[in-house]
Amino acid sequence: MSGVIVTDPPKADAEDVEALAGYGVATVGEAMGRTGLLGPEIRPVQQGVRIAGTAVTVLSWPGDNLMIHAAVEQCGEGDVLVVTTTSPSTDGMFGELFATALQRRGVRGLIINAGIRDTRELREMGFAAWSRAVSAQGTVKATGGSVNVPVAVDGQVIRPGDVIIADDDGVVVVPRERARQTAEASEAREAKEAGARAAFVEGQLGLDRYGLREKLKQLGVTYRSYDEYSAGERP
Ligand SMILES: O=C([O-])CC(=O)C(=O)O
Ligand SMILES: [Mg+2]
Repeated sequence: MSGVIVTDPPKADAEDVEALAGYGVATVGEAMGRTGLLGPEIRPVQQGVRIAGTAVTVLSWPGDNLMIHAAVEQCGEGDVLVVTTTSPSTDGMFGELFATALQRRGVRGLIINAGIRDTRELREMGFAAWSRAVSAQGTVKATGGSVNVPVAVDGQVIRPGDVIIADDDGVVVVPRERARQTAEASEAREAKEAGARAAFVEGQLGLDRYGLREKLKQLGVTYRSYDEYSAGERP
């Protein structure tokens, strides 16, 4: 397989990335109209960590990590490495040696749509990673591929320079042109949730806060006492 290594792609503004870093994946996904989320099979190796950074993308042959080596050179401060394969793979393409090289370059973490290994070491060294699988199965360095081209993971297109946010809930991608507006929408979403939280602490119900009693009525959902229901008075 031939390929291309694209150097110096445009990236989201660092200021916008920092603004997005203040919000969790669920908030950002909601702020984007429930788009941009990678699937739930991509899980964090660690717990309690959130990262935000700009994507450096890798399209690799399955079972082959040659292009990850090529990508390390393209990575710098504030980046997140995003790796996917041309067909599904769970092989352990990435481990603590790669993480050591990336940490040295200021990379914030890894998203890999394949397998990862050395997970204990990754946690110990504080390198944040999300993967589809954990597997000790090693890989070769034999086949071409591409770095910094658009890739698709779980139906989401990720372009180099897009913003990746990842936490315990999963991973979301924000197109670089939408970074600022998404940060603003995330702030509005958090303010709305803060209002709801304060009301719930006071005992208000979602049914009343969101006008859902009317909704239930419209849907034909009725109330019955236990006795009525047991006696067979079913709607
Ligand atoms: O070397 C590899 O092929 C992957 C790995 O385990 C590491 O990066 O430590
Ligand atoms: Mg290793």
